Amino acid sequence: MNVVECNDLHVWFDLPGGGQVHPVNGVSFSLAPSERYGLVGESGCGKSTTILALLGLLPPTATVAGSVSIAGTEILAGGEESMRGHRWRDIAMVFQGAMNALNPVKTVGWQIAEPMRAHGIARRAKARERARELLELVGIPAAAADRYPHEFSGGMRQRLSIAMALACEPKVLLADEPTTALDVMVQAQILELLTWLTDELGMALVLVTHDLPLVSQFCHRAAVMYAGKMVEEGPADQLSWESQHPYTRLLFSATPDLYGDEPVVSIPGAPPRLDTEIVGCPFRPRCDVPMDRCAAELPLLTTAGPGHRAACFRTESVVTA
Ligand SMILES: Nc1ncnc2c1ncn2[C@@H]1O[C@H](COP(=O)(O)OP(=O)(O)OP(=O)(O)O)[C@@H](O)[C@H]1O
Repeated sequence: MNVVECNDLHVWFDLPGGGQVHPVNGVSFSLAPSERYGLVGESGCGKSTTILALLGLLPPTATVAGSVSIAGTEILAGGEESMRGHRWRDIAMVFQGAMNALNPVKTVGWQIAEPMRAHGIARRAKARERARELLELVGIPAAAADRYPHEFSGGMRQRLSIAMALACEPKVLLADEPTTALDVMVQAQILELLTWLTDELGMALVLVTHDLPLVSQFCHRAAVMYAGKMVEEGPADQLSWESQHPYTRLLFSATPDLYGDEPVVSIPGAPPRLDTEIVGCPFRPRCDVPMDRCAAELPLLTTAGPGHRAACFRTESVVTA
């Protein structure tokens, strides 16, 4: 059974001056146990809003619609009270700036133990003991449980926030740019840790990142978002070599490679505003191969190969030809 089923997720924010902004428009995906799933796309395309919606952590100006089930249990329908029972227990998150997720005036051991106490999983002594085990699990000596966040380096703090997220043994871990602020060696260590956790503990992982090469190497599957929609989804390594959507192809062309074999090409123009209705394909104004029908019709995600979907009329015509 899939551990996550997200169907037709929508998020919109009411704006203070009236009007709304719609950063997530009908996102659907599923995750198998142990699966590492990448979510990529330009700034502002709705990646973070999508995963914050899964965790019920959006501000009160947000409205969330759609369905999200974790191991067969719907988590959105019951509102905040029911979400509180699932957050950290079934679905947890590692944030980009680990320091923001840690309380500077509490010891790290206390902070790792807190979700276990809050969810009634373990009482004080047992929770403290488990916190020490979790520290060891993420590569930090158990004795560090009595220290405060400022006593740790950036990479260590990111490990601490992973230990916190693991406290209740969630089925799904969401990670928003978990390695962006870290040097390459520490980044590699954190990725190794996340690989081990997914492979060995069976947790599914959603990784939000701008780092496309990382997604190709680290994730099993990935989705590309544009203007609040998924425009392509498939095996992560195929997205770079066999892109089916012009946006995916251009996004990879805009990514420098280590050997400098290919020139870096930026995508002209900017993503559309999300506070006005978009008619037709949202990528059409920037597309290098637009078709007439793209101006009026919205291409839907359709099969572009085994386990591969793309929302482009060109793909549709090749597949159905
Ligand atoms: N609280 C909010 N109120 C109004 N609009 C918001 C709010 N939070 C996010 N948005 C809007 O939602 C859109 C998507 O933002 P989001 O942070 O999800 O994008 P992203 O793809 O994660 O970008 P980045 O890669 O820069 O983190 C943006 O246009 C942003 O302005």
